[in-house]
Amino acid sequence: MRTAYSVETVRAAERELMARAPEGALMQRAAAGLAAACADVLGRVYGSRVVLLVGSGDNGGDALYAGARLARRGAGVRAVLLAPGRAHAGGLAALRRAGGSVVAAGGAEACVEQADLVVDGIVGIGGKGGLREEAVPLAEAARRGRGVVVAVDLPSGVDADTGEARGAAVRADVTVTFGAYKPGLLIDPAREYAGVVRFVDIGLETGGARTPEVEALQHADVARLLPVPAAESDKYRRGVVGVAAGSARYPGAAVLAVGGALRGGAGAVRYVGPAGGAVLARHPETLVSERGPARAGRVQAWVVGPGAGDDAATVGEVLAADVPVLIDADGLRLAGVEAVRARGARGVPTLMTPHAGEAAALLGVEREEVESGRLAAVRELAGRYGAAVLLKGSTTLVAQAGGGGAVRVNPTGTPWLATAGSGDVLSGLGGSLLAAGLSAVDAGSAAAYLHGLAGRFAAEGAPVSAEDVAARIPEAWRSVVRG
Ligand SMILES: NC(=O)C1=CN([C@@H]2O[C@H](COP(=O)(O)OP(=O)(O)OC[C@H]3O[C@@H](n4cnc5c(N)ncnc54)[C@H](O)[C@@H]3O)[C@@H](O)[C@H]2O)[C@@H](O)CC1
Ligand SMILES: Nc1ncnc2c1ncn2[C@@H]1O[C@H](COP(=O)(O)OP(=O)(O)O)[C@@H](O)[C@H]1O
Ligand SMILES: [K+]
Repeated sequence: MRTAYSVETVRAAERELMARAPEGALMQRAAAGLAAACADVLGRVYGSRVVLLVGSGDNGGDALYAGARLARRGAGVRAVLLAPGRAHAGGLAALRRAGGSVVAAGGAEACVEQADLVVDGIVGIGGKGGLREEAVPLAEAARRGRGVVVAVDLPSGVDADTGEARGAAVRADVTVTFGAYKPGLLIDPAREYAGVVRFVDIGLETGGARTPEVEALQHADVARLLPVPAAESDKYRRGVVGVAAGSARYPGAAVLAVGGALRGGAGAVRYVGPAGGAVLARHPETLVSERGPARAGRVQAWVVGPGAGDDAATVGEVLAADVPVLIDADGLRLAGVEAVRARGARGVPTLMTPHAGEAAALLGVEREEVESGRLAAVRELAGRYGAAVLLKGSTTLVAQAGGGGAVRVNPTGTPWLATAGSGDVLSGLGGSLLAAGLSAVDAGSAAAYLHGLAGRFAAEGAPVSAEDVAARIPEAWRSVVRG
């Protein structure tokens, strides 16, 4: 599991460590890791041109000490001080001793443009809001320039805790982060500014009683969650997933949701709705019922909503069932808050899977607000509905019912998944994992993980259809369980 901690938690861990470590040791560890990463990026340190963008805090101090290390190895290192009177004194002295210099006012932008390496030490976890005015032209010069941009701890201007990028921010090729991942390094839009993230261990202890803000499953975590049939299993013991989806207008959504469900570990898929003919033509193994969800026969979980149009009665019947339910697409609009909350109160899990537009409609805000503040949006929805929520998109997030605790962020996936119907495949897959006995958060995050991998396998740099994604789920599953 990869975990990311809030600034408050990182600060608390730092205080604890600083009380035990010798004065300045943490910054030296950070600077050593940063300098090593810069040397890797440069390939040849000797003779390279390095520019440090230095703010007024310890983030700038890290940059200065790392710059001193590079200067000792023969790099030409120059520092641009954004707040000349307040730059880290020890770091600046070290840089000067090593032969580095400060860029005179006026020449900074040209210097940044011509550098082989630009180190962004403007601001770290102490940052508030986007870049300040005086730093914006430097960030732009770094972007225009030919050099590689390495951000110290996090790209300056992004929000470490939320992944928001409300103002101007530095676009890094590499971010070297210290002690713990910060949520902003894993969640878009900030994640995009970070480039490749390298972790430097400075001895912080973030485990134990400290709850991560965000966590990302890795292959081994997903492998532990996925159901494996035992020798004694039969199709009913493996779980039956019911899919109530599709309409005369959108039969394809039913076909795709069933396609996802068939590959998700349940022993059987029961389909209810007006698209039975289309479903059977494509997936003859489906158990198709002519009756509504309440009389369709036993299932261990339901998927409701993809392509469902305005069929509120079906959604209502499914929500009344005392088995886990995954609500997607039209179902989200048709499911009342009270009906969903009542399920939580009965102790029956619900997983809602909106994309940003659907989440915005449920929250009564603009889509852009959800996309720019994904973590807050997913927590808010999970709180309002008392249900687990999986917010789809460029970084899919899964919050547990109520919205508290660690939010899961999905590390797999590809923008090629933004294709019509791929969400229907995800809902079927997630429902199947619910039927197989996973909790709502585990089912959602394992489904997103497999779906993202399947999308990557299917795409390999070319457009894909939702059916292609469904067809590659078994390969994704195998790759996860084989490690
Ligand atoms: N505390 C520790 O033990 C360690 C801290 N380290 C470094 O220290 C950093 C945190 O240092 P600080 O707490 O001094 O904070 P920062 O260096 O992140 O920033 C604080 C300074 O930046 C200014 N500032 C705030 N928002 C700004 C904005 N949007 N644009 C421009 N300037 C802005 C503030 O006025 C303040 O002077 C970490 O990110 C990390 O790089 C590392 O050296 C590892 C050890
Ligand atoms: N930019 C993106 N990067 C990665 N994945 C994306 C991106 N945009 C969408 N996706 C994924 O593609 C799928 C699309 O689902 P959805 O929006 O419900 O489409 P549909 O309703 O057409 O099936 C989701 O799994 C979502 O997470
Ligand atoms: K920075």
